[in-house]
Amino acid sequence: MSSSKLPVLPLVHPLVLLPASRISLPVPTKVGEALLSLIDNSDSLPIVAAVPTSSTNQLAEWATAARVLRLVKPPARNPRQPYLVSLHGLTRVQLKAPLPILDASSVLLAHDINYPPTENLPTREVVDKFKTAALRLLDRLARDSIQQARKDGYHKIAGMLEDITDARAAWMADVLAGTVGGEFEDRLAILSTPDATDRLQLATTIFIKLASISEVTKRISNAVDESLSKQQKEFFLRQQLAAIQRELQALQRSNGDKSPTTTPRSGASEGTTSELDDDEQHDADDMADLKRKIEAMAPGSEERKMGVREWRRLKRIPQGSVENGVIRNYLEWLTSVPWPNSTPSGDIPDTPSAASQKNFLSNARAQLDADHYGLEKIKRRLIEYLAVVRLREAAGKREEEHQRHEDVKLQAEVAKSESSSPEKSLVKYRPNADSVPRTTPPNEREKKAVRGPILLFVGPPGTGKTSLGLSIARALNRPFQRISLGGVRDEAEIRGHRRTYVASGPGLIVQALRRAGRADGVILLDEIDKVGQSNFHGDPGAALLEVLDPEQNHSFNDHYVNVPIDLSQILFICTANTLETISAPLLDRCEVIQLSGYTHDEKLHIARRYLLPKQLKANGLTNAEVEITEPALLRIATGYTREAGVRTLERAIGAVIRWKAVEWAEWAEDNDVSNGISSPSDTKATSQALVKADVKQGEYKRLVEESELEKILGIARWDGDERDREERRGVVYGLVVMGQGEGGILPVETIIVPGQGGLKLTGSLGDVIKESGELALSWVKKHAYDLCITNERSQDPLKLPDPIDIHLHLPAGATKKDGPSAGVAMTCAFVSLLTGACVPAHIAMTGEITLRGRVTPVGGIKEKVLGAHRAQITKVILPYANRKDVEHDVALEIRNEMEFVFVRTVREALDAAFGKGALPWRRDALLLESRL
Ligand SMILES: Nc1ncnc2c1ncn2[C@@H]1O[C@H](COP(=O)(O)OP(=O)(O)OP(=O)(O)O)[C@@H](O)[C@H]1O
Repeated sequence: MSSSKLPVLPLVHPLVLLPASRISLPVPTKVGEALLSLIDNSDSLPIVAAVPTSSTNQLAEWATAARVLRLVKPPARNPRQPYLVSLHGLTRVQLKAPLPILDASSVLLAHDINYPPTENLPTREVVDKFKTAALRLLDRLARDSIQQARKDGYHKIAGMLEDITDARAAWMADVLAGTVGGEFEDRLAILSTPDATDRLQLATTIFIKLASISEVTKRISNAVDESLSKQQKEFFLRQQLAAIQRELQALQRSNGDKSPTTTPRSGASEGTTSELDDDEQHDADDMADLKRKIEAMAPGSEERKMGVREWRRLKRIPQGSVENGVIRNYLEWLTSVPWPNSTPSGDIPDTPSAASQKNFLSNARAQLDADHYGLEKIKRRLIEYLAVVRLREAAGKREEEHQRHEDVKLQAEVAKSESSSPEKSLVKYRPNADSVPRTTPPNEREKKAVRGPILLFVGPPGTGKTSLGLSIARALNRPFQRISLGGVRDEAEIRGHRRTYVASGPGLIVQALRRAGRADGVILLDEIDKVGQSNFHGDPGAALLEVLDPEQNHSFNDHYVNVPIDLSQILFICTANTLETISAPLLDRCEVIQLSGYTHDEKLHIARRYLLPKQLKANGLTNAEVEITEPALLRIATGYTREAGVRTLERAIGAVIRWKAVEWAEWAEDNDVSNGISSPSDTKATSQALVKADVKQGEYKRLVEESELEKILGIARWDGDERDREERRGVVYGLVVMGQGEGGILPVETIIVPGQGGLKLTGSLGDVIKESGELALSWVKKHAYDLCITNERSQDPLKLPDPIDIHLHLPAGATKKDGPSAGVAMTCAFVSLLTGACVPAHIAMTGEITLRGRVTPVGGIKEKVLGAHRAQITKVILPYANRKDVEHDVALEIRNEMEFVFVRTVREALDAAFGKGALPWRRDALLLESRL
């Protein structure tokens, strides 16, 4: 082995220069200058030992003696490495002594090196193996290359390889190892192997490895390419982006930790991560949550089977695809339904049933009283209802207890007989295998019995139907949900859309269930009378029927969820303004509770005790700052509202409070009282200030008086309405119940027009009310002689002395009117028209008549009487048979304020309306009647 000295040039990791290869590399100024002086001092091109360095800056033992072909200093180079040197590897050399880590000063110092001995000739077998491996690798690389020049290069080397002699094979191994790349360790190993045979064997192994890696990589990339759709690629890129962002954030955070002077990030995210930041983590959490919820479903149940099936599908479908989103959305809905037998998730506390607690009924009563004034009968009915719920729950528990006892007994018997004679017991118990206790979860049996009747509150708007529902839920300590059915025309709104539908989702019932979070909540179906009729979108009423029918609703089918849902433990409460538009089958399933409206007195109480405190609170004031006097409240109730309920009253009170709130705030600002904001602590000081203020003129006044209302609320809408009512020939006031369930009065107007003895009826009248008109006229014609309208019994009052027509009109012509109860009023109107006698304007009447002159009972008495009272009618004529309705339903104060006349016949009605003796009855008619 010969030796000499060569200047050592360390190569930057991971460069390795192999014999017969060339490289160009940038070098720092010091190295460049050293190389320059080397070139200057030598006659030919200088030779250096190019030594590879490890990642830890250790110099390798083996190096390549390389000729410095070129040294340039290009103008636009990095100032730290301004020189570019080109080297040509000649042969491998070995450093005599291992060199330490080189510093800048030791650059290009000459070191002792050894040249390895001449190589042996490798065997044919080794060469062949090498050639095969190298050819396979070159072929692979040529195929994978995109650039044609590279492909050609690989093909050229392959051609050379085939023609090469055995003696040059080891040299070829160096050439190839320098060309095909590969890892640093592999190239270093080739460099460190001076023996030809060993080097060829090593190269063979490395080339086989490289070819395999290339093949596998290609295969994977092909497979990925094929399977990746555009969206998947997008998702893939997004994931990468998210990862990069995470890294950047971590970097920023660590920078932020180090330098407290870094610019603070805006908003709440400073120093902490926002919930919007880590999408990937939240996504994983959501999936884990979903899985947990599916696992919590009752084993073997339909919902669990569906959940598991969809979960498996979800796992197969790549994330980010549309289908993935659809399935996930479905699973989120499926798992959010409170399935009766699922293990409680812990998100929503499974509060114990209030119905089983002590003093339940008295607490419920207190709750109803606290929320509502009056409504005594309704409250009593609700207490009955709650008592039933409680008893059923108790009965359910007893049954469950009994069942459990039976189960234990049966199991004990089985165990006993098995131990005495196993074969016999088998024979004995096998036929009865079905009777062995089912593994029904205990809560299933318990909850099954909690169902109660379905309540339907019917009444005018603002009478407290919705808030009663809320009170029931509070009394039972169950979650309350309201579903507004007004304007629901499509069955799918109740049942949901099938999943095949684009943007499909569950219906209102499932949505309410999800919000309630419990399978035994209270659901209020509001405005059930406003549900659309059957149409081409299906029949929403039929879907409701399924929801409410106790026979069917244990397996309600929502089209989206597509798993039967048990609604039997839910307490359904419905509200409606009228019963007329509710379909008979639906009505049949409900227990109707009528709310008719409030008297002025009740309204005053409600206003003072409930509405005023509510509005004060809503506007940030207290009683110390605003007070409405009793006359002012009454004026609001009578002059600014005319409704059965209290909603407009509440709005009007709200308007007054808001007005005062502005005044108060301005005054408080000027006088620097608590900056215009009241708080419990300053109430005393404020009150004192207010007392003083009340005294001073032009200051803030906390009392709202009747005289101020016009300034605040404008001109009273119902002012002097009663003065518009006039006592006039042919005009009589009837009592009606309008579409919203609200009672009121309606004038029946009649006039005589020239004609042929006919009757003209206008005012959007239905068939029944038209018939009432004809009936009334026939009765009057029949008794025209008795009433001294005609002089002979055979005369038609509409033909003689002149032929006339009668036109009857009911105002508010755009509103449809129907029903039989206007008979009495119409008769009185005709009699007034034909006799000239007038009915006083403070009288109103209702009642159906027959041809024989009987007055028969009608409905809606309470609403009608309350309406009449609101309209300041003081005398009401009603059918005799409705006497009981007045006694039962009408408040005592109203009964005391009004006169009620109950009539059996039309004759009695006429006497009550016109006054006894006011009509010119013929004497014989009176005698005839008394004989009858
Ligand atoms: N008896 C009452 N005592 C106290 N507040 C009442 C009473 N009746 C009604 N209210 C109040 O009147 C307001 C309107 O009541 P609610 O919304 O229950 O009316 P509703 O009958 O459901 O009307 P709609 O038919 O328009 O839905 C609520 O603020 C309610 O608290």
